[in-house]
Amino acid sequence: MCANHNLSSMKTTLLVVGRTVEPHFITAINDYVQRTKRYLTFEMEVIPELKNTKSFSMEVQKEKEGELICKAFQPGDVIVLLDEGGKEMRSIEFADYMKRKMNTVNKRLVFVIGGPYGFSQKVYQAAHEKMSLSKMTFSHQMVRLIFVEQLYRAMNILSGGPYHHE
Ligand SMILES: C[S@@+](CC[C@H](N)C(=O)[O-])C[C@H]1O[C@@H](n2cnc3c(N)ncnc32)[C@H](O)[C@@H]1O
Repeated sequence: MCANHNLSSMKTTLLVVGRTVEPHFITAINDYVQRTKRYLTFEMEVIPELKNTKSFSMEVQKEKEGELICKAFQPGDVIVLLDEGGKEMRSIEFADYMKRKMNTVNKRLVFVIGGPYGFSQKVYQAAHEKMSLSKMTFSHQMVRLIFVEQLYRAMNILSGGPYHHE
């Protein structure tokens, strides 16, 4: 059990656009979400996907998704965009980052994954931080699994568990 868990009032949310559609991703994501909940108050919040997107340009879709993303934010949220252009961290550094956040964030720490075309300017303006998982681009569906695995890894590192090997 993570030593900080019971002392922190922080809630961690992963905000995503659209349901996860691939059954093999759903199973793996749910597994890591459940494992992470042993250490952290954590939930995945899904913004329903837009309908009839075929009639939208890429920019219009990004804008519309951006409106919905911003609507999901609450006062006091610390907003971290998952973005290729963000700060890269090693897993051990991400564990340390989560420890600092648990000690300083009273409300929600919200990680956000963009839709298929990324974030609108409005979302970038609302964000406090940007974090990259790699310089490579992942699909908006796959990046969910990569993030929840890294979050579980970070929490396991903090708890002194055996999951991570340097
Ligand atoms: C297919 S990508 C969008 C790519 C888009 N060209 C852009 O500039 O953001 C969909 C979403 O997945 C997430 N994502 C993809 N690759 C990522 C990476 N290497 N690090 C962090 N997040 C990533 C981001 O949230 C992004 O908005």
